[in-house]
Amino acid sequence: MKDYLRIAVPNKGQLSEPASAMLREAGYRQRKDSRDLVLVDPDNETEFFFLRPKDIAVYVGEGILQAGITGRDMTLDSQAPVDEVLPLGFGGSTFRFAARDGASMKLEDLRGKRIATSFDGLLRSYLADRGIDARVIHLDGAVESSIQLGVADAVADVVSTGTTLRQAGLEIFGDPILQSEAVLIRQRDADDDPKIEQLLRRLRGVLVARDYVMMDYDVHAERLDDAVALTPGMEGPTVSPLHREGWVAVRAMVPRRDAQRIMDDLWGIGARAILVTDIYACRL
Ligand SMILES: Nc1ncnc2c1ncn2[C@@H]1O[C@H](COP(=O)(O)OP(=O)(O)OP(=O)(O)O)[C@@H](O)[C@H]1O
Ligand SMILES: O=P(O)(O)OC[C@H]1O[C@H](OP(=O)(O)OP(=O)(O)O)[C@H](O)[C@@H]1O
Ligand SMILES: [Mg+2]
Repeated sequence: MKDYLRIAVPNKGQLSEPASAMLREAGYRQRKDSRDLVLVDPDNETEFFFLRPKDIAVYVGEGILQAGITGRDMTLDSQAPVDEVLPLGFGGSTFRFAARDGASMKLEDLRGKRIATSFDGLLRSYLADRGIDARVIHLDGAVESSIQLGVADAVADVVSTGTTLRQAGLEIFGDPILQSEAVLIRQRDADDDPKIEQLLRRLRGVLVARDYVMMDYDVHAERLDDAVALTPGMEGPTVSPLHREGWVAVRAMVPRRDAQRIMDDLWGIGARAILVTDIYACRL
């Protein structure tokens, strides 16, 4: 496909569904069959390649594909020459040390010990930065079993709810090694590309549509300054005259998570007919 934009998307795992959902929301076609390896979206002149999340930074770093969605942890682990261009707000996790419950380990105690992980690159660079010499044991998955089985003294693993570690009788120690989430990556120092800029505008639009709602209300003109302080909007709210003398209608975007509190506060200053609606899509 000549001049088509080529994008990598996780083919399975925690990021696969939410990544495709976000692209769909941004107006791109996505696969219907989870076994499909490639999907062509001719309307948007874009091809999507469904790849293992851990491999995505490699393809993008080599310049084979122009952008990809994967985890920040996987991107850093690969040490591929890529830049994170947009955090995507899903697939959040932390990367942490854990040891046998009750061991009360500290970072310094790792000197000379065996640490099992699937993220060797990430772990090695963290230890090197802190001058800690330890043996890194590479495992492909189910890292939490390694201590019980006697292969390692500690683990460095992805933690979301912490249930996996707890059920394996392990306890987290030390500061988080990394806060991760799904990110859009590009090859480091890649040239500007209008198609990528369009993809970024669309994805930013999805993030805003998810995080913000539109709020409309009527308020007495005398209280307008107080109302605007509560709903400053992006570049100032839209204020229109109302037929009812002395009143104005106000429209502004507000963070979704604050919507109920703002409605209470607006009510408190006498605003009425307060309506909240979803934003379907946007370009700011
Ligand atoms: N609860 C979670 N468990 C695991 N990874 C999570 C979780 N939440 C977010 N993530 C993130 O999802 C990304 C992909 O991890 P995932 O475990 O899906 O890949 P994988 O291990 O290669 O695939 P699989 O487990 O299917 O073999 C990582 O960046 C990780 O940080
Ligand atoms: O803190 P929690 O909510 O329990 O989630 C974290 C666990 O989920 C992931 O495992 P996954 O199911 O991807 O299996 P894997 O170890 O084979 O990758 C990750 O590797 C942790 O083990
Ligand atoms: Mg996994």
